[in-house]
Amino acid sequence: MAGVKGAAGCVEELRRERAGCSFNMEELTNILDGGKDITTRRREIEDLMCGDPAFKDEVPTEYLSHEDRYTTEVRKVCHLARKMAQHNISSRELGITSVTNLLRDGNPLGLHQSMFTNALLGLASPEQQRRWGRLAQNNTIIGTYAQTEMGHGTFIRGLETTATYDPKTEEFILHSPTITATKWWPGGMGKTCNAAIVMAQLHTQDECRGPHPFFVQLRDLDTHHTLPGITLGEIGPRLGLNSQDNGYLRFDHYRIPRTNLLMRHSQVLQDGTYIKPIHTKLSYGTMIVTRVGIAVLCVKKLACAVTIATRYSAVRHQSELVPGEPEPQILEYQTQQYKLLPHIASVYALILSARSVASVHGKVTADISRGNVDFLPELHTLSSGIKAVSAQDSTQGVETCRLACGGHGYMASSRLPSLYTSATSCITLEGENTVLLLQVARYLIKSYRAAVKGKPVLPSVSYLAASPPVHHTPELSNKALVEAFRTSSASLVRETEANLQRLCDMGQNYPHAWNSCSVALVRCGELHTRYYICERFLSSVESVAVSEGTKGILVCLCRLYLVYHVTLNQGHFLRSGTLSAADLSTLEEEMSDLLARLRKQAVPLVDAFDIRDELLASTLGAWDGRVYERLYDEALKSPLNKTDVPKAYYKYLRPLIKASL
Ligand SMILES: CCC/C=C/C(=O)SCCNC(=O)CCNC(=O)[C@H](O)C(C)(C)COP(=O)([O-])OP(=O)([O-])OC[C@H]1O[C@@H](n2cnc3c(N)ncnc32)[C@H](O)[C@@H]1OP(=O)([O-])[O-]
Ligand SMILES: Cc1cc2nc3c(=O)[nH]c(=O)nc-3n(C[C@H](O)[C@H](O)[C@H](O)COP(=O)(O)OP(=O)(O)OC[C@H]3O[C@@H](n4cnc5c(N)ncnc54)[C@H](O)[C@@H]3O)c2cc1C
Repeated sequence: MAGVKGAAGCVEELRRERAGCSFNMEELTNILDGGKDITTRRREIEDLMCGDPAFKDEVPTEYLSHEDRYTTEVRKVCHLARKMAQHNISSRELGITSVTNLLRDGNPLGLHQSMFTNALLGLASPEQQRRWGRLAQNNTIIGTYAQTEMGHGTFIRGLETTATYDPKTEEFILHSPTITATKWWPGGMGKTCNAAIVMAQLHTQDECRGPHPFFVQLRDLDTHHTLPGITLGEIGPRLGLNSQDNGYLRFDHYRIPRTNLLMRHSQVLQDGTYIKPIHTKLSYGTMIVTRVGIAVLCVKKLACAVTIATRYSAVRHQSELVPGEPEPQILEYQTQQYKLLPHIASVYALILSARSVASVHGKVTADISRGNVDFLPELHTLSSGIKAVSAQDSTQGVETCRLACGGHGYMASSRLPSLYTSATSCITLEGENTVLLLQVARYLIKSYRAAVKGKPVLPSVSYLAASPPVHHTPELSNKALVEAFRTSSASLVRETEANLQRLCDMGQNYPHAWNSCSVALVRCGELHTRYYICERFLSSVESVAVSEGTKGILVCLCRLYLVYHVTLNQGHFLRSGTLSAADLSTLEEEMSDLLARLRKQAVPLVDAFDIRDELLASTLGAWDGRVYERLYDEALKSPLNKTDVPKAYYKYLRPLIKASL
């Protein structure tokens, strides 16, 4: 039954839910994928991979040792890489699918296929791309992105690894001067990779020029032994992603050719002369593109979680809604609907917004190649904001879905625990969320100050200086709610900037005043990003060309998203005077109606995410709803169930029991 959709074999509850679908499911799937052609290609690739028995796990990964888990996932991902080459599937195409869900707890080649490849594309010169691009593509070189050190992840300027240019030999000498300079965390670096893009402080002509990216071979391409001058290993068990062999790396005066500095944006000439980039942060470009990718990655985890929890909620019966009547599906409880439906809406809101940021990324990259960096700060702000909010909302959403499944949600076989551990990693990696929201705030404050002085600011923040409405809007249309977000965001920025200025006027220096206001500044970053997401969601829904039923459900989801976030953040709206207490009561009443309306479409809505059973890999969320049989079958796989009496009985329990006789 796995992966094959149809009514046959489905439990009655799910059959009934699906029969009531009010929209064209395929249209919704196409919107989420980004177009009909993409859906077709995604399905082709997923069919090809999911049908392959080599991806099946003989034993659930939870029962394997640390090393066996890693070995199993390496086997699967190497098979995947070979199949991709055979069938001409690019890493970009793999990204439109959820095929990496076949890897249950981290992808040892994940960094190779994402950041390493992106760093070569974005930071290497055309000549360097010719040198390494093909080798990376055919997996002769397997790389990672080694930036974070034991001592510094956030503060990149504080990195301690040095790359000192020696003009006599035309080489850089890489060195890790302290224990805290040890590179720590890069995915795949422990045992899988033979190369890395290493971020190190570039020293030339007796001056430090800041962190720069270098291509560094770490292991012999033939024997896979670590090269002399390098110390490498795996950092040990993590909360999740334990098959990703996150690694450590140290250099002892390790020499690499001058031409291994990635030279697209800055160069060091033979004599050691340093040529500056047109913008000092261009070497951070790989992080920008990866942040947009991470935003999408998290939402895909949320889509899996909410599919599992919604189908389960349609199958599960518990308690009495009306005393004496049969136990209802738990989806009938309004509290359950409130746990699930806003997260279904979130999937659409976040996917569509991340796609908007990706298109800004495309434009800004083209600008940069023409020497124009004017829009880089805006891109940095948007990508930081969308990554942070997406990681936070997805993690909270996954956890809510887990709780919505009661005890069974705590089972590893539900897949919800591993969805949580992978989603929550996204809050930290690729720029810790608080830090990224503070970057958004930095841009907001700077833009606000420029705008009030009448200086030009970029389009996404021009609203900050517009005069606030003196009274709240009586209307509560979608457009009015988006405007309420915008006004509240402007108001919060204005208020926070005034506090910042007041502290400075009282004699605090700017960095301390900034720190004193940073809780409010994080809120500014979040509210601005939420406004962006609401605006993007609404404008995408308004402009999409689909059938009436599909439009209707999208409008309803968008409305739920707006109402949910307005009521959740009501303090901002009341404080800024954009909405009144009466408006909020009206919206809360409307929320009840929306939940009741959308409840009827909940199962078809998650079906439209089109996640195959093999990729969902959940006892609770499979298409056919046969939850209890699956739970039971999975329990039988426990190694403890191989014998009736465990070894531990003879070794420990029996002596204890007998001693007390
Ligand atoms: C699959 C994934 C697996 C995981 C992989 C990883 O985790 S890999 C590891 C991932 N690791 C991380 O993600 C580490 C997270 N840390 C960072 O990204 C940065 O170090 C920082 C942004 C926190 C601060 O940086 P800083 O102290 O150097 O900067 P500052 O605060 O002093 O601001 C100076 C100016 O620079 C601007 N600006 C900053 N960044 C960018 C940018 N990318 N572009 C453009 N501009 C940027 C900023 O707006 C400000 O402009 P202003 O106002 O002066 O006009
Ligand atoms: C699963 C996983 C995979 C990873 N993969 C890679 C990889 O492939 N390559 C790589 O290079 N790195 C990788 N990393 C490292 C990751 O990028 C860093 O952990 C991340 O950037 C956070 O840095 P940190 O660990 O130094 O946290 P810290 O910066 O020490 O954060 C600790 C706390 O300090 C706060 N804080 C720090 N600075 C500020 C500030 N300026 N203002 C306010 N609060 C602040 C943070 O908000 C946080 O609460 C990975 C990490 C994880 C968890």
